[in-house]
Amino acid sequence: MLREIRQNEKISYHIEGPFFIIRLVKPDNLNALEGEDYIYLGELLELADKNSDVYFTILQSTGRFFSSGADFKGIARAQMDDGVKYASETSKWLSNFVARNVYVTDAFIKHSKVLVCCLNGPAIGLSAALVALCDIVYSINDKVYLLYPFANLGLITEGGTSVSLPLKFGPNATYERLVFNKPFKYDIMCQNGFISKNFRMPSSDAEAFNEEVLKELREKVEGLYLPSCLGMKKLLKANHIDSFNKINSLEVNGSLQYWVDGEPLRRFGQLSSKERKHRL
Ligand SMILES: CC/C=C/CC(=O)SCCNC(=O)CCNC(=O)[C@H](O)C(C)(C)COP(=O)(O)OP(=O)(O)OC[C@H]1O[C@@H](n2cnc3c(N)ncnc32)[C@H](O)[C@@H]1OP(=O)(O)O
Repeated sequence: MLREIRQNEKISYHIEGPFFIIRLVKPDNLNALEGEDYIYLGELLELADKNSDVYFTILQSTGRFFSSGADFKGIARAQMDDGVKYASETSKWLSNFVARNVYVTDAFIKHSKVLVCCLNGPAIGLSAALVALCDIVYSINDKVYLLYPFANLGLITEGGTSVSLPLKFGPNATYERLVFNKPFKYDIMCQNGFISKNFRMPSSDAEAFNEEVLKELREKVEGLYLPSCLGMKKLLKANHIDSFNKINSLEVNGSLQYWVDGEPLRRFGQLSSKERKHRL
């Protein structure tokens, strides 16, 4: 018996045949997500995992961005939250960063269903890290990019990116982009087979793009023995699962000191007041 799950105003989900469809529905802030939203994403993945009728978990979004990553307003709120008394800065960031981050990353790493991402636009930060943990990625057009602005925000790699990015794009291409805070643009995503298909649709047509991907997927799965798909995912994942599990712990514990020292908070504040921008 599947348990009930709470609703979230930024993320919706529904089940259609073998597809568990998760959609980010807050386009006005470019689908930025707060800590609780990332936890909700993890909970939805668990729900999909437990449903034996589901074989594919599909991530969709709305508007011009897939997701602009961690919500800087939410991060500022976590800092100012006088209602909660933490014993120390370490205790505060264990709660506000480490626990949430490790949980959602783990939910993606261990997910047993085939993870499909419909990239309707750019993805940034932790959200982009989750995109890199997907098994299949389709793009709306060639304007999509992934940005991991850790060096600009006083952070280090997270969401498994220390493993996923070198694995999918090669170590040197990853160093160049992470160290100098440059995006992974469409060309490198294509060269490395990261994007399976470019649907060549206008950026304003996210809804039509999502529907078109679903239409193709319905056709593609016709006649397949779907347990074979999951059996193969399990084997393909077996190659890297130990590295992902290890890095998830190393990344969050490494990042903790940066949060405690305060540089990310200062830089997120500058982002929020538009004193700081990412170079794209
Ligand atoms: C848990 C800790 C983990 C951290 C890991 C991360 O996820 S790090 C990544 C954090 N995200 C970012 O650094 C992206 C910040 N956003 C931007 O740099 C820019 O908005 C953009 C994505 C480059 C897009 O720029 P553009 O000029 O096209 O749009 P606007 O800047 O005008 O944005 C439109 C509105 O959306 C709001 N918004 C965008 N991103 C965020 C965000 N991350 N958090 C909160 N709000 C965001 C922006 O403020 C605009 O809203 P207005 O009300 O219209 O001002």
